[in-house]
Amino acid sequence: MLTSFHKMHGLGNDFVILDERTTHLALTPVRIAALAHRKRGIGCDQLVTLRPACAEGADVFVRFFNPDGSEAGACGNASRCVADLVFRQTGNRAPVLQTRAGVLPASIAPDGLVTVDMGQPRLSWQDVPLAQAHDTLSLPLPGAPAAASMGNPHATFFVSDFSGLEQGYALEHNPIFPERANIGFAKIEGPNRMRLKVHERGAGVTEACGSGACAAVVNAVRRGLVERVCEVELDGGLLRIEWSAQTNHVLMTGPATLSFEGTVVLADYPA
Ligand SMILES: N[C@H](CCC[C@H](N)C(=O)O)C(=O)O
Repeated sequence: MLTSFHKMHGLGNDFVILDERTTHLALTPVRIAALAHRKRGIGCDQLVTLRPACAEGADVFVRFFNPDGSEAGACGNASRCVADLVFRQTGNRAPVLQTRAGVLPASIAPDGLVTVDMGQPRLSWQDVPLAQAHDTLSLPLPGAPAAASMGNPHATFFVSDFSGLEQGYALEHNPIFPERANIGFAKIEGPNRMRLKVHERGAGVTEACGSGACAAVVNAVRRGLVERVCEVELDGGLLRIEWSAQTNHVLMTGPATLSFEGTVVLADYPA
């Protein structure tokens, strides 16, 4: 039996999107990892599933899975892609996504750029979560990170170069993060600009990380390093992040791209 999928990306952070709104798909962590495999599967940074929404006012319930099969509560780039997909399918320029991180209103501008309201950052160490109430790590690192969650855990290191990126895997698995963490390395380039690279939990270094960009701006504002509107330059391109002083919500704006549509026989993949 053929199952269709959409292959999309946000600044090179790429996704396989499977639609379960009409047909339940037999997805297990093993099968998700097999589908996400770059050589033996379709290949993606995250696999995304769509189900009927149950939250008031939401158009679709979206879940995000890393290539190791683990589930992520938030995924900014994939959220933009799903919003764009809903717009392509319905003509609705203001789709609302239900996710484990909350209900996220989105909007597609005439120029195609997608804005997602990623909600309020969670800033207590318990929200990340951290095993200890402070940010220090047991590894020799470029200073103590700042921790924030957008519905998924992020630790942001503020650096002058990206040599620390090679420690991303060890940091992701550092015991201070009992649920692991996405590890961001941010180089401040001005009051409204930063350069960011992210080692993503369960995925490794990606070309872009939307929730990581949100967390990095929130963490940088908290440390007085940037203003509340900040351009984040990732390997894959630019995101505009605004942490609203009025609403405390974080708005993320950037592109979403449909690469291709395809079909797959799920039963051909290990369950
Ligand atoms: N690429 C995603 C982040 C995936 C987060 C995932 N790696 C996790 O376990 O939290 C983004 O654009 O926000």
